[in-house]
Amino acid sequence: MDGTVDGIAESAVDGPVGGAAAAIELKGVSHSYRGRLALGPIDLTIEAGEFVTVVGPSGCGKSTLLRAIAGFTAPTAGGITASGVPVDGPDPSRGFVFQQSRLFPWLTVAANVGFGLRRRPKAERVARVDELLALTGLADAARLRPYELSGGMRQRAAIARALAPGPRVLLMDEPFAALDAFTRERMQDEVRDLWRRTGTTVVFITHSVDEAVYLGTRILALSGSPGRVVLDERSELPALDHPRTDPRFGVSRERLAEVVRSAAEGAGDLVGDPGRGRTLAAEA
Ligand SMILES: Nc1ncnc2c1ncn2[C@@H]1O[C@H](COP(=O)(O)OP(=O)(O)OP(=O)(O)O)[C@@H](O)[C@H]1O
Repeated sequence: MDGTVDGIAESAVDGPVGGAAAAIELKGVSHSYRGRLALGPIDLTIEAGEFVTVVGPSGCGKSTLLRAIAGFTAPTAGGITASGVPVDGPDPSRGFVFQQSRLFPWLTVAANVGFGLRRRPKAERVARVDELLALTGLADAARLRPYELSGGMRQRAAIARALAPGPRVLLMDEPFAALDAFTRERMQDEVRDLWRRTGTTVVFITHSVDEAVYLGTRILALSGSPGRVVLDERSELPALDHPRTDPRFGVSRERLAEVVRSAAEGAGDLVGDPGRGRTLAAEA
């Protein structure tokens, strides 16, 4: 394991205050746009190192949830803490990856990846960028501009850029939705591998039940608008070498698909004790 990976793992695991504080904690969080409730209330505790996937019907508030955790938007009610510290605006300890890579078109891949490090000493920045490019398989693309990259390479560069400052939490908003099926599967493998190597806490929004089951050590399903947690389940599948061929994969996928279907039809009543990662009675 090289220094970069160790570097991320250290920053991902060592909180600055209160070592036992949850990576992310939401208490009574809800959000309204122009007086209309779009999300919540949500109570949720995410522990360091979890890979949380979030699915739910279109418009239920998934992006609103992620943007609130990032600090891009302040929830209209409730509070969010990250490693015990109140979230009050964006912070490099929380990296964000969008559906579109949003790379700066005039910068090279290396400059994009190093953008968040521009105040660090040059030697440190260059070393860090080199390591991130190697980690994401982009070493040969360092001098290219975004328009010269494939869609998968662009998302890899966006992930490298988000990881560069050593975030404790990586927030991913449907990062692979615009990719073709083959590239998407490869990217899922790559992000799963990255997560296993770095230990970074990940919150990953997706429309794909398959993707949620493949990647999530913890799977959340939200109800239709306003989105509330209707399923909160831990999974051991991502720790397996070949989750897709494990019989439990198909079972989990079918069950989650059913929960999401019911949620979309408005039957997503709260069951059990969402927010703490228990296996809920959705299938009971
Ligand atoms: N800036 C905004 N101003 C007003 N309404 C908004 C704004 N952003 C989102 N909304 C509304 O809030 C609701 C939730 O939106 P959000 O994008 O969080 O849902 P989502 O689950 O991520 O949707 P999708 O799955 O389609 O991407 C939707 O009804 C949307 O129209």
